[in-house]
Amino acid sequence: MTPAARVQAAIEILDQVQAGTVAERALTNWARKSRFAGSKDRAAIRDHVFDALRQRNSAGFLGGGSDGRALMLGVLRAKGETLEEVFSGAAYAPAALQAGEAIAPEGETPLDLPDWLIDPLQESLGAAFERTAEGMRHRAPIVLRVNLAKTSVTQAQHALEAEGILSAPMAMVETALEVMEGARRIKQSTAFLEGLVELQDGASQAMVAALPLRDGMKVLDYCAGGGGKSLAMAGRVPRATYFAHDADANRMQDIAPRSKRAGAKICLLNAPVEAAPFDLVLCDAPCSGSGTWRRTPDAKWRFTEEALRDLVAVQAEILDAAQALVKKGGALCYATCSFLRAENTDQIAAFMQRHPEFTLEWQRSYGFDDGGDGFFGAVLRRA
Ligand SMILES: C[S@@+](CC[C@H](N)C(=O)[O-])C[C@H]1O[C@@H](n2cnc3c(N)ncnc32)[C@H](O)[C@@H]1O
Repeated sequence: MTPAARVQAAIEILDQVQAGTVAERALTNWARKSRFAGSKDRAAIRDHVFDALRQRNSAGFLGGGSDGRALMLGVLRAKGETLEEVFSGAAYAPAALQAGEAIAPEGETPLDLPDWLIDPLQESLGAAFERTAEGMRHRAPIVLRVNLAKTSVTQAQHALEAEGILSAPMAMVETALEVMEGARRIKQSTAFLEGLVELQDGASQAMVAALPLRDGMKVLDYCAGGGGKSLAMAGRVPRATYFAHDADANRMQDIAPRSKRAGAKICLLNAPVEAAPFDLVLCDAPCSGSGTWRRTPDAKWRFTEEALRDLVAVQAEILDAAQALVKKGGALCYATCSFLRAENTDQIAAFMQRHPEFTLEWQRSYGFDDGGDGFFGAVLRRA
């Protein structure tokens, strides 16, 4: 496909997203009916679509509208591209530029955030608000976690390099490698298939590295999902016993194949109370995901105040249920991939009011300045 044809494909996909289709689904639908497109075309189209969604407000402003065409015009205008070359009207290219489209609009470019979220994010992020809002407009790094239970960071880097995947250690945590080249080969690589590395953002890894984990502990991952945190814990401290639970057991389907690759043992539990008490219970709670909106930018625009209120209530319920599983002297850990105070420090403060038998050991927010996604972690100790 020509560069202009890729832009035209992105325009069509963005029209679907603007009509309410989730971005991943719209991309899959397009790929199914466009067998002529190769993997490089699909990757380039995906990048266009995600760039436009990350920058939906500013791109719409710069492109003079809110449909796919206006968004792509705005994205390319912001990049300083020669619009006439793309919007040429040639075969498979977008229709030729109209007179009104050729002139850049004047005025202040809006922030790429839903209006209602600006105040809560400003209050939550303080001085880091502007940098974070800007960061959300750009792609996130692709990060691997080295499984120290199987290999060293240097060996993992060599194994990846032998398969054309170049990486660099990240300062935020010793296990994190940022992928600089060859990201599309990761899932087929021997290093990945043999469990030397997993895909996981650096902030999640840093939070796990700070948990009070020790050999011999009995550990419960209470909101385990696909097991990312259980696997990270087992990679760090293999000689503990790991249990995983999720309200939706289907979400734990990947844990068996992933733990097999990693050489970890994780026991799935439907009713964690039957194996309680635990030395450490981690609640990696369902959240807004605002710290990861660089990766799922359409979620940023779908998120509502009502959804935030509902999530905060669910998180409190999860903490209340999980605390009962922590043994005397044990640790309750809480994490979100959110920047929002309501889901993080406010949630912990409210929990401590309800449960004075817990003391706060630490709580910490991770931001883009640290090198990874937005994330929050807290550790509370039962008296
Ligand atoms: C942020 S995700 C977990 C991601 C996972 N820890 C990982 O690292 O891959 C939150 C998970 O909490 C689960 N969940 C939601 N409500 C829950 C509840 N009341 N009890 C336990 N798990 C719950 C969801 O099904 C979802 O899988």
